[in-house]
Amino acid sequence: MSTFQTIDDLPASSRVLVRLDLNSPIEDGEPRDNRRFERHARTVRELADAGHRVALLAHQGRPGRDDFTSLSGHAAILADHVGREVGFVADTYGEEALAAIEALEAGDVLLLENTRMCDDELPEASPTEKADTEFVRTLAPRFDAYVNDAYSAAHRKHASLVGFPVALPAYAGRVMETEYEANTAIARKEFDGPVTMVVGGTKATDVIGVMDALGDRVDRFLLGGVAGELFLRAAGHPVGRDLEGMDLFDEQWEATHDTVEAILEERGDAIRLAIDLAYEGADGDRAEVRVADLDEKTDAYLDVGSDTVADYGPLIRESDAVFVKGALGVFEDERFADGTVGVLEAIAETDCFSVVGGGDTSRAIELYGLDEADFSHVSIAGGAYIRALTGEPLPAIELLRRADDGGA
Ligand SMILES: Nc1ncnc2c1ncn2[C@@H]1O[C@H](COP(=O)(O)OP(=O)(O)O)[C@@H](O)[C@H]1O
Ligand SMILES: O=C(OP(=O)(O)O)[C@H](O)COP(=O)(O)O
Repeated sequence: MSTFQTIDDLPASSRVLVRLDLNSPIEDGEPRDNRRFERHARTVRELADAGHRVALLAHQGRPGRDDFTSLSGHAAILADHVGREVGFVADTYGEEALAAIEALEAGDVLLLENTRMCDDELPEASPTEKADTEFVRTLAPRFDAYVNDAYSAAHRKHASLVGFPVALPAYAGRVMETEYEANTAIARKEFDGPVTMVVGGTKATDVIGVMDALGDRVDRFLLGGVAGELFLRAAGHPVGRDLEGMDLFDEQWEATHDTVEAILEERGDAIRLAIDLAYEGADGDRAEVRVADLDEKTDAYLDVGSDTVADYGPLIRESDAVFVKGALGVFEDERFADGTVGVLEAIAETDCFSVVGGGDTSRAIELYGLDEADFSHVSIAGGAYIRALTGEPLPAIELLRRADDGGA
């Protein structure tokens, strides 16, 4: 028997509230298409084809950041993938939203506004507290069932993820089922040879928070991105300067530096740091500097350097398994893609077991013409998949489990 009730178990003609994760890269204020849309489209299409009335919840970005936008642009991209009209209302649980929900006919699909625009969505709290918010108390009675398809956000205790499954009968969507099965199987897999994790990206706090717990599974970590610069800073190098308008370093440094220092002290031999870094030179071209030559914090670094790529390549090639969490640089800009693409190419050339995770990071595969088939699993989850690798439960998933499931 399946771990969850799935959308196959929904009563006919249900009014369903579905949580997706459409959190996407934003360029010039607009969302970019990515595999989150394509994968969630399957769940939405199946629900609409079955004649349910479908309202969708999703978030975009974090308040205060540039990527915190309305979901109006997301509806059109999703509609293309679903092959059906997807309505949008710029409201989540106010009168406009409730009227649009009320007007849904069988097979209709409606996307509600960014959940993080509601005060009740964040911050994290227990499922019962979140179920008791105005957001959940207002919307839940309008629906017969809640479907969670947002595996990649299941590590967050937000109202739309943990409140609704307390208030309504809860079901897993297709992405939730497949990601859960894949990542649970991966977490249990045993490897004979070295297991390597490539750690980068901007969400350093998420990954540093689980590195200790990953210690039994991962033999060595190859660092880059913002996470890598926090490690370099803890090792005494003057790095970690934000690009204008970004606030990636100071808060994350405050939150993680004790942990990073402890990891370097206790597991330093398992940590490989960049030996050179890339930045935008005065002429606008890519320039590189050796970390050992840095004596003051003058530049924002946007990629690991070419010697670092050359250093990481052989370590990947001799690995039995490689897990990628986060990009080694700002690969969306071709000048700073060498680290991320170099690592992905090294993985693709070997027959090691490999997982590439993260909504942003996994985009590098198609942007640089790599073949998804050369990786064992490409997850649309980043933080959630590495948390699953530690064997720790994901709060939103625990609430979907059947009562008679033995905790598989
Ligand atoms: N040094 C850096 N400075 C700023 N951004 C970076 C840096 N290195 C990597 N990135 C960005 O990290 C993003 C991916 O990180 P993150 O959001 O943590 O991962 P994901 O969404 O894939 O889980 C990429 O979009 C890339 O541009
Ligand atoms: O994109 C996400 O996570 P990821 O970057 O770890 O893949 C999820 O939508 C969670 O978003 P959050 O990290 O702002 O809570």
